[in-house]
Amino acid sequence: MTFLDMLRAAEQQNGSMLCVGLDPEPTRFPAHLKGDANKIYDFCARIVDATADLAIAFKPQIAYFAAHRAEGQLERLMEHMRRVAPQVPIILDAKRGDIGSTAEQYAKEAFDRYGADAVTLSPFMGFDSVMPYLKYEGKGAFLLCRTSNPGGDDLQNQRLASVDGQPLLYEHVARLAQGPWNLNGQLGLVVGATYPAEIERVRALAPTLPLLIPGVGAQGGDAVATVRAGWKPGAPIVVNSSRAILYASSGDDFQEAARREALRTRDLLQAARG
Ligand SMILES: O=C(O)c1cc(=O)[nH]c(=O)n1[C@@H]1O[C@H](COP(=O)(O)O)[C@@H](O)[C@H]1O
Repeated sequence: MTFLDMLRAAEQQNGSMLCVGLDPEPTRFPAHLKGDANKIYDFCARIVDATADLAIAFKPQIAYFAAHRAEGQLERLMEHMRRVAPQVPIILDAKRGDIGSTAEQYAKEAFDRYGADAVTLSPFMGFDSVMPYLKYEGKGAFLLCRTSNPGGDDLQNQRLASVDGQPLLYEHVARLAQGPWNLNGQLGLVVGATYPAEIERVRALAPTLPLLIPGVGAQGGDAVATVRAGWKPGAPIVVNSSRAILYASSGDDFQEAARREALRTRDLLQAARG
């Protein structure tokens, strides 16, 4: 089964375009876990249990684990997600990008060590930095294209005078990912929910690629505008929310509150399909 097939199946089964982001920050945990980096697994596993039937994907952000020397807890969490939600693909958010020989190690880490179904990558170093990930049959790779942060403008909105039609850099990335770089149909693109007009532009340039769209919830992106701009039958959108779900309550009811917020966001996204 390809990564795209997995996404389509999870979208159907859970009736969802919502990706639950796993960005565990111990200082924001509920009182009985608060400040304890040894409880990262416990916290995340409870969030997974509460949202397993509501998500098109889970997206653990590797820095939140590595910063606390909690890679072992991430490995356990990957196994837990496989066990309780085998239908939900896992995107390891690592935003890697390096020369080919080093990229081979990063790919091994994402797909062999952690067993992720897809990974996020920076395309800045070019195609040879992306290629090692494409050797893993059935796995996916999302290239940063038009990111959700204001500083995304600094490079992504620069015009490329040397390329036909003088596109903006992010438009060029979208064209490459839809076309010559997408050797086996494994690529997708990351576009911020904070920029719906750019989502629409990326969708026009990359009509068949899955789009990972972070920025609803804590970053204030417009969920309805996101769906209207990016959703097309057959080309999934994976709309990520992390903090708004994880920290919906700081009390002992954090699991129920996370579920309520995930359900609310899932339903809002589904309704916007019209
Ligand atoms: O690749 C990403 O996931 C990503 C790309 C982007 O443009 N913006 C962005 O916020 N992200 C990630 O998406 C998550 C957003 O988290 P919340 O703002 O808490 O929903 C974080 O893990 C970010 O690292």
